[in-house]
Amino acid sequence: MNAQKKPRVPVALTIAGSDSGGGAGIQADLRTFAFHCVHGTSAITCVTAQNTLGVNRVDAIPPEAVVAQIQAVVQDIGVQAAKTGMLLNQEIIFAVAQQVETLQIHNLVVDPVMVSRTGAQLIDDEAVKTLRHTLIPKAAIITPNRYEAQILSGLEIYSLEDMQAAAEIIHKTLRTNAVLVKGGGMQGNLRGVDIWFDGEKLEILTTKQVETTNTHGTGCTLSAAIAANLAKGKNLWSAVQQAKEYVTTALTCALDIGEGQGPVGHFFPLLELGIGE
Ligand SMILES: Nc1ncnc2c1ncn2[C@@H]1O[C@H](COP(=O)(O)OP(=O)(O)OP(=O)(O)O)[C@@H](O)[C@H]1O
Ligand SMILES: Cc1ncc(CO)c(N)n1
Repeated sequence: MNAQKKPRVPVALTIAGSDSGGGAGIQADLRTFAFHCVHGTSAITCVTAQNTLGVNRVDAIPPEAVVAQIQAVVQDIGVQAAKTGMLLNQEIIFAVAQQVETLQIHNLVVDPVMVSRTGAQLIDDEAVKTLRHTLIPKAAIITPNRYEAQILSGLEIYSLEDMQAAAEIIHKTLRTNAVLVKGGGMQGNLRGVDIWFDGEKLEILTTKQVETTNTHGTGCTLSAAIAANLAKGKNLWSAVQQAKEYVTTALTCALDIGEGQGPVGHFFPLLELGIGE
C-alpha cells in the first residue's frame, strides 16, 4: 500500500452506558467495533457501578452532554452506522432521537435496553414509553431480549411460537423496519435461538447453544456487531447473520472472571493463539 495514502476506515457510534466491570455497554461495544476493524466512537449516557454480580449504582449524564458528544463525533468524523444501548431516562431518549433526526444518522441499531437477562428493570416506565414512540420508529432494526419483547408486544413469551408472534406484533405496532427477538433469556434449547422479522421474511436464527453462565454483555455485543457490519456496507440481513455468528463464537471463549456472569471473549482468535499472554 502507498504509505502516503491513508486507508479510509468505517466509523460506528455507540450511544450507551458505561459498565465499570467492562462486560457490557460502551466497553463491549468498542471492543466489538475494534474486532470488526471499524473505528469506534461513543456518546456515554450513564455511568453504572457494575460487576459480574449486578448493577450497584447508576448515574445519568446530563442530556445536553449526551447531545454534545453525538454532535462532536458526527459533525467532524461522520458515522456510517450507530447503535443505542442503555439510555436510562426519558430526557436522554428524547434528546438522542432528536439528534438522530437532525444529524440524519442512518443504519441505526436500537438495542432497547430495559430489562437485564436476569429480569431486573434498567430504565423507568416513562422511559419505556418514550423509547417506543420516539427512537424505535427511526431504527433500521431493534433487538429486544425476551423480557423487552414481552413489554413491547404485550405477550408472555415461553415458546418459539410466542417469540415469532411477538416479533410480528412489534413490527406491526411499532412500525420498525426489522426486529430481532433474542432468545438468550429463554429456557432449554431455545437459549440462543433468535427470531428475525422484517414484514416479509420471518427467519429463525439458530447456531449452537453454548453451555456457559458467562453471558454478560451478549446483547450489547450482538447489536454492536450488527452496527459494525452495517458501517462496512453490508446489507441488514447479512449484518445480522454475521453478528450472530460472532456473538456465538465469542460466547465459546467467554471469560471466567468475577463471582457472577463473566463477559464474552471479544478477541477470541487472539486468546486461542495465546497472543497477549
Ligand atoms: N447460552 C447461549 N448460547 C448461544 N447463544 C446465546 C446464549 N445466550 C445468549 N445467546 C445469544 O446471544 C445474543 C444476545 O441475546 P440475549 O438474549 O442474551 O441478549 P440480552 O439479554 O440483551 O444480553 P445482555 O443483557 O447480557 O447484554 C443472542 O443472539 C442470543 O441468542
Ligand atoms: C451499561 C450497560 N448496558 C447494557 C447492559 C445490558 O446488558 C448492562 N448490563 N449495562
